[in-house]
Amino acid sequence: MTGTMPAAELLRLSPVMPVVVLDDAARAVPMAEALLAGGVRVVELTLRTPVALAAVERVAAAVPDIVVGAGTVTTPEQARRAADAGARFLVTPGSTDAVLDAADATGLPYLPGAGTVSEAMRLAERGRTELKLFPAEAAGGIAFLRSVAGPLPGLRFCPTGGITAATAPGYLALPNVGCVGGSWLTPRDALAAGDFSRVTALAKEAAALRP
Ligand SMILES: O=C[C@H](O)COP(=O)(O)O
Ligand SMILES: CC(=O)C(=O)O
Repeated sequence: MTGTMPAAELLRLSPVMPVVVLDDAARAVPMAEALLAGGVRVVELTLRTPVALAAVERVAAAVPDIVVGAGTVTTPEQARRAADAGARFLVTPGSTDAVLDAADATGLPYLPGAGTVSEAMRLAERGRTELKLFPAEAAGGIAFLRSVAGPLPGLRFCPTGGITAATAPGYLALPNVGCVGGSWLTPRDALAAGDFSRVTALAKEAAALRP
């Protein structure tokens, strides 16, 4: 799978977008293969650790069948470097003009973060209709998304932050939710222990979540 895709397509790749914090770049490729083996075709590697960009580069080169993106993009420089590393999409937890301008300049699809109605409206003014709702549970969760579906019918969300395997189906049943993001598919202890069969098992459950 190569080439860019519209942001709307990103939301259709998997009911759950795995949000990954990696401490060791050597775990990146087996982790991505484990997700794919479970039927999950997308992964967001967060730029929260020093190895994150190297991990993006490895997955982009070695596991082309998974769509690898960079998350926690909070500076223009990170947007540029993620694109250079081979990220196929970007995710930002919140949205500043500088980060959005840099994300636009990469030409990559991206999910800009919004946590309020006004932030979502500002992003819509920039032509962004696929958004990350972050931090989803703290920002109002399912009740928030239900409330904004009426006034902002053109927006679709990937809520992330505090969502679990148990609460994901309730989000996925909403008309304005394309997928949810979550870290539970790639537990940090499983990655550290090299327990990739656990990642595959969690990915299988997640891939089956679409109602
Ligand atoms: O910062 C939080 C991540 O984006 C999602 O993590 P979580 O699924 O553990 O809330
Ligand atoms: C919240 C999220 O997914 C991010 O840090 O980009």
